[in-house]
Amino acid sequence: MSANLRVGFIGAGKMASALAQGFIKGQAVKCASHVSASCPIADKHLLEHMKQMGCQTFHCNKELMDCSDVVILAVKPQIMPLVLPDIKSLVASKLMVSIAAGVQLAQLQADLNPDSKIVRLMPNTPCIVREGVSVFCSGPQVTPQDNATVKQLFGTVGQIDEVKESMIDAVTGVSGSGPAYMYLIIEAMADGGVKQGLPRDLAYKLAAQTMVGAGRMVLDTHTHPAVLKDEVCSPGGTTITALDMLEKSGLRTSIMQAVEAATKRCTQIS
Ligand SMILES: NC(=O)C1=CN([C@@H]2O[C@H](COP(=O)(O)OP(=O)(O)OC[C@H]3O[C@@H](n4cnc5c(N)ncnc54)[C@H](O)[C@@H]3O)[C@@H](O)[C@H]2O)C=CC1
Ligand SMILES: O=C(O)[C@@H]1CCC=N1
Repeated sequence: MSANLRVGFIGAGKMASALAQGFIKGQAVKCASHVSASCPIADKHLLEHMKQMGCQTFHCNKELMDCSDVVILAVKPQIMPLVLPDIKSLVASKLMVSIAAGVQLAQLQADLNPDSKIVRLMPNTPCIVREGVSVFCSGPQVTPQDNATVKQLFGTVGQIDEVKESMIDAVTGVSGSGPAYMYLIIEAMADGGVKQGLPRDLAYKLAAQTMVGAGRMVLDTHTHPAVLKDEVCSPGGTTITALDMLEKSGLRTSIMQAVEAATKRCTQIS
């Protein structure tokens, strides 16, 4: 990856801002001014935040293209057909990375040029704290060197894997949307703690760090989650009593169905 790599975001919303912050903190770019973002004037408040971070900002997507080597398409999927025709003539030497849920490589390639270099990538918002996880697949014009650039760039904000495009909708259902499921569980655990008399701050800290710790155990010990779960359950103890309640309320099925619903929605978008 070039030391002078310039990254531009078309769209300056939640995911663009998360990635921009992660790239700057992770020194994926030489300085904040090597990151730029564009969005319509009606959303100029979103660019203020980018400006405060030291990024360049534009209301014209074409101007942003001029000062970017890697261009990240970070608009809503429904907006993509409005944005692509406008920048089509400028993509020649750029590496285009779409993070839009459900928008397929073939569609992007058709709306840009058959010879443009396009990557479809699915990140998640924890990229902001460099604990994200992303997957990507590349179009036919993308070179091994471009793939290496994508891996290095997104590797500074978390884990990154190359996958077949057919997997990306399901990945969206697991890790793209997944942080929201986890926040719901953290909130519910903390509410449970507050109901039992804990101060709210402490309850959030306990719930969130328990989730971080459990995730780290799965990743670092390579132990099956069921084995790790068994290690917490003392016979006749508190945990097995709680798990009995979670099984009766159908937590596993609910979560599986949530992933399925998100995956189906992603497929519908495409
Ligand atoms: N929010 C998330 O957790 C994740 C989002 N994504 C994908 O990232 C993309 C953006 O999502 P969010 O950041 O959540 O949305 P958002 O609504 O926060 O941001 C969208 C941005 O697009 C801008 N925009 C609208 N029309 C435009 C135009 N013609 N030219 C340039 N910019 C324009 C808006 O001003 C806004 O800054 C979506 O395609 C979504 O599927 C992917 C993974 C996770
Ligand atoms: O909710 C959405 O559609 C986007 C894609 C993955 C996370 N947020």
